[in-house]
Amino acid sequence: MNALSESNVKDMSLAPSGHLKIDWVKEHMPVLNRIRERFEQEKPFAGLKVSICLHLEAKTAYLAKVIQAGGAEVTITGSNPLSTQDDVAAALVEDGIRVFAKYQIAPDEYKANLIKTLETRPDLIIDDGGEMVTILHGERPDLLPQIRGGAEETTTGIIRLKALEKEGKLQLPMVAVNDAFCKHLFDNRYGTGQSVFDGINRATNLVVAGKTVVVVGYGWCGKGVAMRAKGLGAKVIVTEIDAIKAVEAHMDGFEVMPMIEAAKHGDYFITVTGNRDVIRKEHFAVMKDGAILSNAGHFNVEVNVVELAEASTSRRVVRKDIEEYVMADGRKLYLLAEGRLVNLAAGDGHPAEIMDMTFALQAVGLEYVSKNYQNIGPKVLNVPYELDEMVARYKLEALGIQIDKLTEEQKAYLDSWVE
Ligand SMILES: NC(=O)c1ccc[n+]([C@@H]2O[C@H](COP(=O)([O-])OP(=O)(O)OC[C@H]3O[C@@H](n4cnc5c(N)ncnc54)[C@H](O)[C@@H]3O)[C@@H](O)[C@H]2O)c1
Ligand SMILES: N[C@@H](CCSC[C@H]1O[C@@H](n2cnc3c(=O)[nH]cnc32)[C@H](O)[C@@H]1O)C(=O)O
Repeated sequence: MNALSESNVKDMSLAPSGHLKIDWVKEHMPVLNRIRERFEQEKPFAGLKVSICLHLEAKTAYLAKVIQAGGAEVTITGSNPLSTQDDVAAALVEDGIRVFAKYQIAPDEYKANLIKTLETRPDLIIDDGGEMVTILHGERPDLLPQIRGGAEETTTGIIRLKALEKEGKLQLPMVAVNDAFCKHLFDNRYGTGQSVFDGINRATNLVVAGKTVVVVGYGWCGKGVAMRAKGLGAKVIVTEIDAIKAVEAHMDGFEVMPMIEAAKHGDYFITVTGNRDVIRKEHFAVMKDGAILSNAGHFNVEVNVVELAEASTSRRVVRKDIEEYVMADGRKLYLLAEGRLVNLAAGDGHPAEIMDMTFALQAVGLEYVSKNYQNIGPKVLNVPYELDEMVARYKLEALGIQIDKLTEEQKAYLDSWVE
């Protein structure tokens, strides 16, 4: 493979800055480093091709290099048109990885890149949000047969895989990385909690303390975002459609109300539902002048951007990643990063120490599917608990934290129904 002639990136002269970014995150990903060392010895992916669709930034680039160190020929594309970092993409090409990704590309080119990544005829895939799986099970089933299986990164992707499985149409074993404890407990909660404010604060350069933040959806991501909003000094309102999650938000100390009420109070809105139209025209109609709208859930459909445009009389970009929409009554509403994932489009995504665990799970999950695909068959499977626990153990070791062990008496006590 000739990565340079076969890739499609913005500008190869950006590579030095990309290498620096990758080197920085590598220093903060001890669990993945440990897996890389084993992969270098054992070469679990020798002779195999791996296609990856993930947010193409430095941590993802390092995962791609770890898979390559395991013997694979790696091809990568981005999982969002605004999250690709062109310098990182160029650095990967220099490292011998085929890359089809550019920052801020049109939807057609974005999709063409996904298809090119699959046309390399991979044996294994790493997907984010079911982007590649949708193409494979829709318009390009011809590319399916040689694929052993893969791993899926996020909540929404797993919902889609399970829908395919339920209809009896899923053709591949896919590991649900998001459902591993060491993924959603840390990545969705602490990762999203921190990186959402990284993105919002970089984009706006405005204060959060004293403002009202409306968190839409109190799942794993919503809990993290609400927690960090409170820590920054905001008054936090949560909206939900699930009664249990709503009670949880209430007990955690947040105000809970329907969106039509919350819409009147919010200075910042952050959607993290994985659903569509959770903020729409009736909500825009009652928002305060200057309200800031952002999304950190899957896809740019959580805030109904089409209805926002229809309700406005004019719009313009007022700052990088901020679009101002002027409403008919003169109020101004501000949309961050086109309603796409604000933490990745306006920030650098989750912290390296968090993606360390997520991507360690991706690496060992992919290895597991590669070795066992014939016995697994087409289905959505969990990361085996031993691998999940191993990632936690490696993380504790890297942090220098020790924990207790059960004594024999304690084991017997916990196993018994008599005592
Ligand atoms: N930005 C990131 O880096 C990042 C990280 C992880 C996950 N995600 C994405 O974020 C989304 C949420 O992930 P999660 O793990 O928190 O999922 P989750 O299922 O734990 O939580 C989603 C919550 O949204 C609620 N909800 C659904 N429709 C709603 C509505 N109309 N109004 C209010 N609440 C509603 C659900 O009841 C649920 O509690 C997914 O699309 C996921 O793929 C993004
Ligand atoms: N294609 C979708 C992707 C949703 S991504 C959500 C996933 O991004 C992942 N993520 C968050 N930060 C980073 C990062 O910095 N690098 C790579 N992936 C990240 C995170 O694990 C989460 O499950 C879209 O554009 O809307």
